[in-house]
Amino acid sequence: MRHGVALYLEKVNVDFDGFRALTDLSLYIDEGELRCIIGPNGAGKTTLMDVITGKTRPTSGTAFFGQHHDLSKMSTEEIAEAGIGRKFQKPTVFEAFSVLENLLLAAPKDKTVRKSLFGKLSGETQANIEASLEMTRLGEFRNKQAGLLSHGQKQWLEIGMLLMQKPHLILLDEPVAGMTDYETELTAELCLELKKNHTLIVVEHDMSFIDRISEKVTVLAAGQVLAEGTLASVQANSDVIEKYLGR
Ligand SMILES: Nc1ncnc2c1ncn2[C@@H]1O[C@H](COP(=O)(O)OP(=O)(O)OP(=O)(O)O)[C@@H](O)[C@H]1O
Repeated sequence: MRHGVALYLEKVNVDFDGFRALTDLSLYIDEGELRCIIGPNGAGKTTLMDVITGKTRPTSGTAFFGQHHDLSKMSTEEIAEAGIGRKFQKPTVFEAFSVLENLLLAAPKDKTVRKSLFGKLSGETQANIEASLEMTRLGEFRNKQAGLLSHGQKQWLEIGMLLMQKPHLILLDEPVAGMTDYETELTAELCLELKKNHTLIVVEHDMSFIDRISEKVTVLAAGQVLAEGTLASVQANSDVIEKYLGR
């Protein structure tokens, strides 16, 4: 398999009215990587995700998705269409609709799908729905109202909804917050499964979860990369201990 760079951020700065949330931040994510981002509150993790998804524009610096997509010049919609999908911390599933309907509502909005809401699904959409259900282990709950799912299942449904867009790069913001240990373990398995066909960036505070899924970890603090490497190596880094773990 050929490895290229999926995401290339170089010397990105973000200023909010004089407050610098990201400072000369460089981050390179390879195709097929599962990168974990950790760091104290206010480190800039959300701002980084916002830059990648176009919600926040870098004040300066370079941000590329693959070789050709200059994220600093694209709208949030264009970035999503180019293949970056983001799951926010709080699930935003449509509670009154079934699991199946939620997946259908998340499908790319072409004429076929709109028509299919009232008629027969295209073979591709159907296959996509089945793949999402299998990946998120929600197959047996397909007709259940989303509002009645457990917290963990809602999070997985939202990941399933993301998958309907067939994203290349998936950003997960604190995917196991509020989950039971069992749900956390299933989410770890889901992430490792997703990694087979996607590039992933996971922001999390739960170290045992990170330990379960991570290869390379990036530690942010005060808007800068403090350390990068295996979880064991960053945990042993004196800067990381002082500015994050030792707090
Ligand atoms: N729109 C904004 N205007 C001004 N300051 C902001 C804005 N958004 C974020 N900040 C500041 O930028 C810094 C980085 O915030 P950010 O939310 O990216 O951190 P974080 O690492 O995601 O924190 P947490 O773990 O608490 O979610 C914080 O000091 C925050 O107060």
